[in-house]
Amino acid sequence: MSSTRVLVLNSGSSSVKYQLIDMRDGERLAAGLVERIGERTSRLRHTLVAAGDTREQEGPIADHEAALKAVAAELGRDGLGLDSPELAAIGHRVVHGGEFFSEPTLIDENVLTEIERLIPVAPLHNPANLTGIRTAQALRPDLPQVAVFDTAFHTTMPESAARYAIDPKIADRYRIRRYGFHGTSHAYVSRETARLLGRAPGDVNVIVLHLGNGASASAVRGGRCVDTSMGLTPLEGLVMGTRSGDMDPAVIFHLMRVGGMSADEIDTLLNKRSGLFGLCGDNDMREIRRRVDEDDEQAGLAFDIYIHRLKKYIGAYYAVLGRVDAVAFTAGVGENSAPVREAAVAGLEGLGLAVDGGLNAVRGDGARLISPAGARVAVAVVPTDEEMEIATQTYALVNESGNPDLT
Ligand SMILES: Nc1ncnc2c1ncn2[C@@H]1O[C@H](COP(=O)(O)OP(=O)(O)O)[C@@H](O)[C@H]1O
Ligand SMILES: CC(=O)OP(=O)(O)O
Ligand SMILES: [Mg+2]
Repeated sequence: MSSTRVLVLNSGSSSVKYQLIDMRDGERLAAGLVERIGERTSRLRHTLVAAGDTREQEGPIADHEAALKAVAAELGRDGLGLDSPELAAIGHRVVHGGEFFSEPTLIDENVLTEIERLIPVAPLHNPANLTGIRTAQALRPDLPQVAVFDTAFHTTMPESAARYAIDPKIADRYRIRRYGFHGTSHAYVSRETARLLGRAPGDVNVIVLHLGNGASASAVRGGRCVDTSMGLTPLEGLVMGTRSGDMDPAVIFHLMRVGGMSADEIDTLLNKRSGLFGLCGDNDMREIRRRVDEDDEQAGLAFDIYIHRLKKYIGAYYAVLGRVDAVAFTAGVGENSAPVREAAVAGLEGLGLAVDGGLNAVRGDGARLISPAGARVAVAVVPTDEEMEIATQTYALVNESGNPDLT
């Protein structure tokens, strides 16, 4: 039997998203999400796509290993289990690939060791990614497993954007540089934006705003990333759900010296208890907007800080690119929050940027323009699809490496 299916696992800090895709035609067979892993209220939502049949279960799922086993069991109930001979490979999102991995990579022990070594610079993500890989390997030891790295798309950044202004000897010794993340999404969305404009990716300059729980911006010139807002770790840049983004690094020394906090306490503060959540107690943009509409001052200030930072990055990347053809909004907030999109470009008419209120308010599934007809710069909503991109790269790699099963 020919093996043409790819299972994609996107293990986040407290969630696992997955999709089973048939690569002959890109058909999604199954998709799902395990949320709130490690809490008592974990939830697994599994959809058998063609039948439109969704099953949900609630109850504690202790860790990522248990989550993946629960996913495997759900797939098995639909006859799509990991034991299926039609499965060609498993593709894993791996957040930090350091400076070594600029391409999708077949996973072996050396690759696992390197991903493990990068845990200190992706403490929320790489451990979950590793558990996902090891659990999948235990379930199907014979199957190729491929790592697709968030950092890969950003390896084209020039040194002027990738380096911090510190002593290069120290930077090199500790491998301190700006790696950038969400690269699979920035790559996919910049390409889809070019397609929406009816132009070749090589001819188009795009600012991509990936606004999910984690959030990052990138400047993409002719299909290549030239700058991005996340750095050594996914903490730098935009205001996020629970992360502070940019800050004077001296805040950390101040908290140590004057606040008596340890490095670990500050790490937790800035990664898990800051951003929108730290500012107003909510990290979900829907809830924040509801509170803003009720004139809640704390939520209003959190929203304003979020938008102010976003606007600064749009301006910065406009300057980096020199000529901008499109600004693309993507991920949970970017795809769904019309108020965020409207506020982010408000007042930027001088840069040729504007949003048409009517178009912006329309809810839709596909990529769409929201700028007024004839605008100098296109503003677009472009849904990301990290899972499809990971599946495509995974399948291409296992085919290239001549897996005899794939005929
Ligand atoms: N309808 C909506 N309106 C505004 N924000 C939304 C909506 N739906 C989802 N979001 C936001 O999207 C975020 C999740 O985005 P997502 O890209 O799935 O993030 P992640 O991959 O980091 O989990 C939520 O925290 C929420 O703030
Ligand atoms: C790198 C990163 O921030 O990922 P996520 O948005 O999934 O947390
Ligand atoms: Mg995401």
